[in-house]
Amino acid sequence: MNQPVKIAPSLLSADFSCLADEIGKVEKAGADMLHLDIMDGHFVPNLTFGPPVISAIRKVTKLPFDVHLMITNPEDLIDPFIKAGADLITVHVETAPHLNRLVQNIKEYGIRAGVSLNPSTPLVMIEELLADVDMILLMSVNPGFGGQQFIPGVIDKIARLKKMISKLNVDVDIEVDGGINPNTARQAIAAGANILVAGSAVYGSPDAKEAIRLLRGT
Ligand SMILES: O=C(CO)[C@H](O)[C@H](O)COP(=O)(O)O
Ligand SMILES: [Fe+2]
Repeated sequence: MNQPVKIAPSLLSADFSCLADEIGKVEKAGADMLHLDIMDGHFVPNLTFGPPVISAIRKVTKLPFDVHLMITNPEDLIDPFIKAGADLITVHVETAPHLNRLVQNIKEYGIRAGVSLNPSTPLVMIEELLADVDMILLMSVNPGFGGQQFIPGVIDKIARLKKMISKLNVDVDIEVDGGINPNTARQAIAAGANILVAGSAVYGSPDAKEAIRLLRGT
């Protein structure tokens, strides 16, 4: 049987002047986790926030924190992000030459570890890691900004990743991030994704609960 689809609203599209309210809104609306986009102005051409903000919002919600690190040298900052309250940390394959060590290091803290691929990065880059990671995050936009258009070729990439995971018979989540709306969500789920990140589709809607329901396709 297929696993239920989880929805992870991205705080990137929230109103930063009232984060506690914005988080409460999606928690009440049935979000499964909160996606936190960490950008450093080097790996991606944008800057967001870091561990102090995560520590502060950790106090206002019980939602698991899904931390998406879009930063160079992620190995230098694992410890502060975990101390701030991350429940899952995802690093980009493009930023980490010693990915196996980094994934082990994250898991030694007792939290889950994910690895992300940019749209143009081939799946072969994570083939040797599938038995060791908890989640693969496929970017369906070029990372750096919310509100971009879903790249259609990623649907086939999701299906190919799903096949690789089934063949190995391992328990690995497939998260898709970028340009998710009810239409792209339906295609991503059909291809094998089980976690969907949605920034604009949830925070841009006047009814977060209805937006999440539409993304789940229920
Ligand atoms: O990682 C990201 C961008 O790099 C964001 O999570 C993503 O873009 C979500 O925003 P939207 O749903 O509006 O596309
Ligand atoms: Fe993200």
